[in-house]
Amino acid sequence: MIINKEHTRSLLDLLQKPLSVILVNINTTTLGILDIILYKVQKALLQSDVHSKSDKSPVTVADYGSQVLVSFALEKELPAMAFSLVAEEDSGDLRKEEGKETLQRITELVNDTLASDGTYDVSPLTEENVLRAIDNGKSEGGSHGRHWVLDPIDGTKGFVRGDQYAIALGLLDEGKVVLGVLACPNLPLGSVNSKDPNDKVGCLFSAQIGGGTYMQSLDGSAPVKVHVSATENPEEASFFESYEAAHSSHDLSSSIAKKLGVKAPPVRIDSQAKYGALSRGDGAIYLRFPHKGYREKIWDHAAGYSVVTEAGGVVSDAGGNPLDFSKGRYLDLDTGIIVTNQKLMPSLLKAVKESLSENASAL
Ligand SMILES: Nc1ncnc2c1ncn2[C@@H]1O[C@H](COP(=O)(O)OS(=O)(=O)O)[C@@H](OP(=O)(O)O)[C@H]1O
Ligand SMILES: [Mg+2]
Ligand SMILES: [Mg+2]
Ligand SMILES: [Mg+2]
Repeated sequence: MIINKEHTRSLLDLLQKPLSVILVNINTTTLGILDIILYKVQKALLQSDVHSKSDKSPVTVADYGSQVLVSFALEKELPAMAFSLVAEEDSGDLRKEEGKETLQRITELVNDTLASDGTYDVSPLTEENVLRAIDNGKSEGGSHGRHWVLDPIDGTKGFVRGDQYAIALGLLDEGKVVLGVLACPNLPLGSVNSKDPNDKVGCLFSAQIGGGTYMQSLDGSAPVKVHVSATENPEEASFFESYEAAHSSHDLSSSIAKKLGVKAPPVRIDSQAKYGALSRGDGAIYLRFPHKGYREKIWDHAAGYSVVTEAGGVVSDAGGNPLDFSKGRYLDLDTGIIVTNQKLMPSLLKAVKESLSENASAL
């Protein structure tokens, strides 16, 4: 993405400024830089760039690099102001002896990206700067004040596979999501269902509370307002779910879809790109049922939640309760997350309730 210098004015007095100003700057500077680093890294990802975290999930130099750049950009854009960032990655493994090489590689990547982008005229970051930028993301969030919420790469498995992933940044204000920006570098601009390999890819979704949701191409087209599907007929409604069966029970979603009368097969894609695609009506339902014991993190949903609700969608847990982002780094949920439009939600909730009582062992 080419960064337009005119758009890079600083976010002075952020807290006094309307959210729309924050949104413009975060879109064009912060996520713009990221598009460059992630595109390059995904194309040239080495086996040695992918590591396993203590929960066995993958993390790559790009996840860390992305978190460093967003953290760095927020710090630059919010001068003289302590900002709170709740982000997925931490520096623990990079501070160990065996993390040394990875830290070097991240530092190189970040410095190359900052230099080639040119938005910030700074001397190269040291390894210590990089570790500190990652650790800025340690905030616990909560119900008071403002907290940025970042998933530097959501859908890391998709990223490594060469499929869908997203960079997801949200803003909480007094426990409510007020802003969401979702960059999906591999999502076709037309439709997720597009089979044409020549279709342009790279979508940026952005939403602010009360202001609707907009989509633009990652190379800078004018934003267009998007809406969720208005269908009232479940037979016409296709649904999204995780690509990875380990992340969401495909058996349960298939039983729910059958009960509802959904005819189309599931659309399985990684990451919050599902929320983005739903916000422009590519499908009408998103079903997510993690296996027992899994706790959802706020960075896996904050930006997507904002994008889809501002486009007219409704998000709830399986019991019909709204999501509560005010409880810290985790979401407290009654089994799973479901998303659809206002009209379909009552019948979807009914089908979910019935399927859960019939297939309790599916989770
Ligand atoms: N066991 C388990 N159950 C449920 N969810 C899990 C699980 N493990 C991981 N995750 C989280 O899923 C995030 C990826 O999003 P999706 O599940 O929507 O995508 S996909 O499974 O890759 O298709 C993924 O986000 P990233 O780690 O940012 O990629 C994880 O936070
Ligand atoms: Mg992860
Ligand atoms: Mg994630
Ligand atoms: Mg992630």
